Amino acid sequence: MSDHLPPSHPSVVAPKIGVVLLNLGTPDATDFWSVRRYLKEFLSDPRVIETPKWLWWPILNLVILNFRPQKAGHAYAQIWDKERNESPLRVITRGQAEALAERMSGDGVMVEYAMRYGNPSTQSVLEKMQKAGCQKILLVPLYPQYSATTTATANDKAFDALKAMRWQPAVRTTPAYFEDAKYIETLGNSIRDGVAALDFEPDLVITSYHGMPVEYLQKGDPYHCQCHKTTRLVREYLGWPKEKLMVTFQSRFGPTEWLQPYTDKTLEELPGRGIKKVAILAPAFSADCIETLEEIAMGGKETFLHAGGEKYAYIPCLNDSPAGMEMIEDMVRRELKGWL
Ligand SMILES: C=CC1=C(C)c2cc3[nH]c(cc4nc(cc5[nH]c(cc1n2)c(C)c5CCC(=O)O)C(CCC(=O)O)=C4C)c(C)c3C=C
Ligand SMILES: [Fe+2]
Ligand SMILES: [Fe+2]
Repeated sequence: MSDHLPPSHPSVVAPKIGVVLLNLGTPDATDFWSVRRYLKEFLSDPRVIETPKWLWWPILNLVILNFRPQKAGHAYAQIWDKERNESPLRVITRGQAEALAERMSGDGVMVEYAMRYGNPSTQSVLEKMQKAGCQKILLVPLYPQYSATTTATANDKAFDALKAMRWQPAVRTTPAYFEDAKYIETLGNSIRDGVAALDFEPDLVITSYHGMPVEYLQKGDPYHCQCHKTTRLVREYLGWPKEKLMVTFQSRFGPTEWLQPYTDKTLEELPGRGIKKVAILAPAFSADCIETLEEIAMGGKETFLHAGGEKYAYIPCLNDSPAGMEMIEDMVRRELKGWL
């Protein structure tokens, strides 16, 4: 330390640039209390549930949190990564952060991942980065299509953490990448290669997006339009006819109307319309998770075959595949321009 500094002066760290991959979050274990803790944090977020607090509090605490953790815990147990004893969402998101760190190792950038709900918490990760000397931080919500229920709340959580910092880093957020040429190309290639690897020719390929209440669309959330645009651009990239690639919405929650057509109802109806062979993928998810592995790959297959379907295949998310990581690296480098 130089001689003009008082003895009590805090240590000075060399300035760095940080990149944080933000994802939704997942329980730490599949038992009732671990799943309950996660669901309580998730479903108490007013960006996700817009029902007034006085009405929602008793529904959540007296009904949902008494029953849903057991059902969801059972579903998580079916897809759990037993080798690492972790949820696939966390294993894959960490894999993405490690792969990006490796790709950017020559640039002196610190790469971490954080969750909106659960661990590692956004606050703990931002504090760690600030202490490590990150004076400039890029937040990367890993949601291709923007929604207040995902992108906005991930950023909110980060800004909440920054609020408490005396020495606050400069911060940028990456925009949604639903129409980014590299994303469309990467998604299109994964569909083309996924279909080519099947032992059947699908009559239809379904792009199944996570749903949301219709009311959120009516209030101005652009998610619905961005999902449709992603599918249209991918179809154009592949040069496929309109009938070959369909949009549906999955993971309905609660009694209100959600975006339609619903994935499960569609899978029930298709065989009756002569569509007996389908491939399905979930482009709103950057990493496979309970909603893709348990609901779509497993549950969707059961629904479709039970309704008279003959062949069903799930095409995985881009995850930490080399092509998926190249796309994320491209986006991060573009958004770091002027800093790197
Ligand atoms: C209650 C409303 C919900 C809205 C709106 C919503 C939007 C939304 N979610 C994702 C991505 C993910 N959701 C995941 C799980 C999950 N989602 C909800 C509810 C809403 N999501 C619940 C209750 C759950 C928990 C599981 C369950 O009990 O069914 C996950 C996976 C987490 C994991 O641990 O694997 C992701 C990812 C998007 C993109 C989205 C956008 C509209
Ligand atoms: Fe969700
Ligand atoms: Fe729309």
